[in-house]
Amino acid sequence: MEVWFIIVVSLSLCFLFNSLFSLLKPAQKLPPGPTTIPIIGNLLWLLKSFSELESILRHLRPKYGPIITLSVGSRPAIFISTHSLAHQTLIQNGVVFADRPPALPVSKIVTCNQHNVSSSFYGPTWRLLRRNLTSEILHPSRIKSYSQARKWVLDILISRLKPCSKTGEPFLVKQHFQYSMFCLLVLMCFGEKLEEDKIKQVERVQRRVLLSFDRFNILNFWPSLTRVLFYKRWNELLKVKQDQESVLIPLIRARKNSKVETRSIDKEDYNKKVEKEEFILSYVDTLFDLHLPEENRKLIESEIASLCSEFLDAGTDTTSTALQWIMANLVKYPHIQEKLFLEINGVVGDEEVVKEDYLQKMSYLKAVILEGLRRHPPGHFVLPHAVTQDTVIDGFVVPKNGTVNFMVAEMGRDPKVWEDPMAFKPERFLNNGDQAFDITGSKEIKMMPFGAGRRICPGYGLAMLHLEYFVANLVWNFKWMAVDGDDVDLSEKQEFTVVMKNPLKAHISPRIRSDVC
Ligand code: HEM
Repeated sequence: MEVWFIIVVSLSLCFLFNSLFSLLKPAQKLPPGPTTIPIIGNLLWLLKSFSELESILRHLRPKYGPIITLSVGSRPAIFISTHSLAHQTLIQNGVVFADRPPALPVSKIVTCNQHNVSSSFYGPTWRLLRRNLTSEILHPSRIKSYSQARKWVLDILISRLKPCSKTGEPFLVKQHFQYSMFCLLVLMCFGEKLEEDKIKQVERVQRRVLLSFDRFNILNFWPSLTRVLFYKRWNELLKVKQDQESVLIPLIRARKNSKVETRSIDKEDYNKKVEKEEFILSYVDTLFDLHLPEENRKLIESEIASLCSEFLDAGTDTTSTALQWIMANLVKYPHIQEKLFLEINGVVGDEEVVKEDYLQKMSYLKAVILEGLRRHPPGHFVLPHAVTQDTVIDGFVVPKNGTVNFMVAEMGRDPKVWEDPMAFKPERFLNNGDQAFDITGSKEIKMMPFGAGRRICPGYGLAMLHLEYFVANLVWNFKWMAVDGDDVDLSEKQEFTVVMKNPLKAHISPRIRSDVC
């Protein structure tokens, strides 16, 4: 009883101060939106998941237009649902819209006080961390140097699927895709081909953090209060973080030691090792010597762990989700799968593997991947943005204390831009003449599965390569078929990404390539 009394009194005081404060401020015309009952309404919005918000916003759009404000928690949350406004903000006013809001308490713990690329404010720390990732790991020449790693993972994936193709039994594809992407990203992150049980351990702790965000959401509201009311859940959050570090930090230490050893061999031997691919430059190697400009210090271990965790999550869940959606459509529409197979056959001939060099000759493959990302973007929203200063867009003020959110799935399915938008038609990406589709949206945004502007996903080139390489090899090796009597269900469910509500079940048979006419 006493606790509830404290809550009511504190909430009322907060509301009172807020109202007084807004009376003192000059009038601002925020983008329109539904009126909210103060405090209770703000709290209720805060408890809604992104997928609930998405369907509410879809219904509000005819009434309020393409830019809407909801009073979520203590900040106005602005939602943008059209391509032209996305371009106007993220590209034309790119610098102003490149900031991130202050992290909510749970994210603050997970990201070590916003010391990673995706959560850090637009400033020197973000610039350092992002430049390190893009120039050291995601640069095209470095990406090329990981081709042996991709082949290693492809062999793992194919060897896991071969028994299923022999029995012809239907199986769930999801865990095979997820595990394969983990093998690859763990190798790129720590530079070692770890044993299966070690990789699975990393996968387990990472997925636990990802999937528990919803459960910990309530802790974001008034931490000093929820620390008392939900102390067990706070402890659970700290334990999840601790378990994650207890798996990642030993890998970081082991790598640090082996890096010291490698460095101590003479330069010629070192170069030979790199040439023979006995030594792979890994993401963690690039973090040990980074110097934070604002704090004038190196990264501490838990910050390195948080950056590794971000790298693993960003590169595994998104890509394996996209892979599953694309394969689901190839199972659902066998004529598209056959057209793709014929394209691959025309390039690869009788070789066993679709090598990376062949991918650029396959325009239909690229169209299939783009159509998958348009129709089923793994994230229906980009990460929340913030503006560096109050800004006027479309006649409305976007305030510095707000968040700005972009409705990615709505844009990819907008009938004004895409004909028959809910259909899966890769051909729509083939009609551009010689011009490749610009996924970065720099001239015009038609869809933005990787975001756009300064905060665009730095991994989009790597992600496209992973999707093209694995889809091509999966279709080249096996014929993918729906389970008898089952229609592939494309319903969605929000997890960390938007996944298949009923995960894809398929059966596969080995390709008999001599059948190709
Ligand atoms: C299909 C795969 C992927 C999709 C759909 C995807 C999508 C996205 C989206 C929508 C954002 C937010 C952009 C914004 O806030 O405006 C993002 C950010 C980010 N992604 Fe990806 N991503 C993918 C793969 C990857 C990969 C492979 C990596 C690296 C290994 C990566 C690393 C990052 C990072 C570090 C950020 C934060 C960027 C920043 O705030 O500056 N992503 N991604």
